[in-house]
Amino acid sequence: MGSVIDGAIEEGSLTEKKPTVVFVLGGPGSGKGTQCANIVQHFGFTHLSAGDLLRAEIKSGSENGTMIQNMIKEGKIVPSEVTIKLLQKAMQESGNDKFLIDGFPRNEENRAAFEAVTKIEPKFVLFFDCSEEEMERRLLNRNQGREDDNIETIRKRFKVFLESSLPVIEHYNAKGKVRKIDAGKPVEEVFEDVKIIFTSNSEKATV
Ligand SMILES: Nc1ncnc2c1ncn2[C@@H]1O[C@H](COP(=O)(O)OP(=O)(O)OP(=O)(O)O)[C@@H](O)[C@H]1O
Ligand SMILES: Nc1ccn([C@@H]2O[C@H](COP(=O)(O)O)[C@@H](O)[C@H]2O)c(=O)n1
Ligand SMILES: [Mg+2]
Repeated sequence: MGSVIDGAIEEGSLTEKKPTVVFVLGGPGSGKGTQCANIVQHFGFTHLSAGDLLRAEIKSGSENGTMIQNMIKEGKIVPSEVTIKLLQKAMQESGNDKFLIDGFPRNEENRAAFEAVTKIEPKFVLFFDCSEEEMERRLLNRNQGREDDNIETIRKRFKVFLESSLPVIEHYNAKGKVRKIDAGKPVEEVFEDVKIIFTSNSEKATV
């Protein structure tokens, strides 16, 4: 698997299967992380949250730490090069070949760079659709000590989602890859809908 994730095909590995990737997208607080935890338990995927990887990078004392911290505080999107390197490393270290990539790609730059570097196309894109009002309520009640769970940053994150992330969802929708979920319902009900998609993902859903 290593050779494919690196974006290079080593001699003798031409028949090697590319990893299965599902992108998990949706606005801040739509429940991506919550549902990914359920999917991992039922369907054997490895969950990679781009946001979690970036937060771990800050904690590790990396030279990019201050830049990442400032971007997260402002709700801005970290340059793709940084995030993709973290994702590639986590994929290689996981030993799995099925990944839920949560919160990525967040903009067109993320999307194009990931495709160019890894040559991986997502199997499908899970899109958690939720109202801003509900997402705001959830984020303000999350209580996980996240620096970006304050009303000023939340508003910035909503704007970035509308302006930069929704076009990525539209890109995949045009390719018939988006599986849209009503994420405004209680956690268990959302997961019932998620299960249907993972059990039979041949259904085509549109935004
Ligand atoms: N369906 C739901 N109904 C009510 N609360 C929910 C639901 N799903 C998640 N939550 C709660 O909302 C908060 C945000 O959920 P979660 O962290 O999964 O969202 P997220 O999409 O990963 O957000 P972010 O993009 O900020 O990482 C958490 O406190 C979680 O427990
Ligand atoms: N592809 C990404 C994903 C996230 N970020 C930054 O992290 C913040 C938190 O992300 P969550 O998915 O945990 O909500 C996000 O607001 C961005 O600042 C990023 O830059 N690129
Ligand atoms: Mg999350």
